Amino acid sequence: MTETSRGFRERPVSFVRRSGRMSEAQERAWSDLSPRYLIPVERDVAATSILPGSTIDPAEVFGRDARLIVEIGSGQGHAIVHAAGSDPDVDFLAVEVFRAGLARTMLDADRAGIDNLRLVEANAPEVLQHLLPAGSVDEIWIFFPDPWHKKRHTKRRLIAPEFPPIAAAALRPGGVLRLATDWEDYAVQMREVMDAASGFTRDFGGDWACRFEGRVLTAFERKGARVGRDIRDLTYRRAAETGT
Ligand SMILES: C[S@@+](CC[C@H](N)C(=O)[O-])C[C@H]1O[C@@H](n2cnc3c(N)ncnc32)[C@H](O)[C@@H]1O
Repeated sequence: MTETSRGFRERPVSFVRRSGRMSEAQERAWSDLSPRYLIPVERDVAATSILPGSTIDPAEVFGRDARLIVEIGSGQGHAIVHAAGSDPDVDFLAVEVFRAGLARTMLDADRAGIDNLRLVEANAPEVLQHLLPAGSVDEIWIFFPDPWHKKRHTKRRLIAPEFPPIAAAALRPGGVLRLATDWEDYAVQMREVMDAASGFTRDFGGDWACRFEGRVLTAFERKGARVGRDIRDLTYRRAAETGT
């Protein structure tokens, strides 16, 4: 039904794995830099799954206690490498299924001498549910998620009613979820889903949040703006009493 070389999931996932060949530099980055940056994970049935119960301790992984920001769908890693370089006191986790993007992220992180960043190659909802301890995440960032704009594909969208409880459980009380998209109908869906989610409150007035100043301009945002789409930001805060 959905991805996989190893097995099938019951629900559609928000990605189709690109076979995209890696360049020689990316292949080298993958083998040389994975030990430093990539968190090894135990799989369930599917190739990008996470085995339930295989939870990590972020303090052990990063070697310290610090705020933790998780970016879902980090792509080439431009936003998270920049953020990690700008904020060395915070720990960052990039979650992505696109291996060439992860390799590029590691290359850039290594070049910038970044130590406060780790990567996971896995389906993001499973990372939030099974890999990270409940209440361990300070912020979740999801910038320009795949829009799945054809009607028959919208069921693949990540920000759907199943997502907020998973995000709420991973976030600490008061933690923040930041979203951005250039697809108007997805922005509206995100707002409807998140407004209706019992674990979250809006962290913006008016129709949309201001552009998140910590977000660097990526190709996806540039392309959306070039073809005249409005870029929509949304910010939600995990209600203090949820799941506690
Ligand atoms: C449109 S790209 C945006 C990349 C990046 N955020 C940016 O703004 O440049 C969306 C990315 O999300 C990744 N992705 C989609 N669903 C995912 C999931 N369930 N788990 C992990 N990564 C996912 C895709 O592989 C893709 O690289």
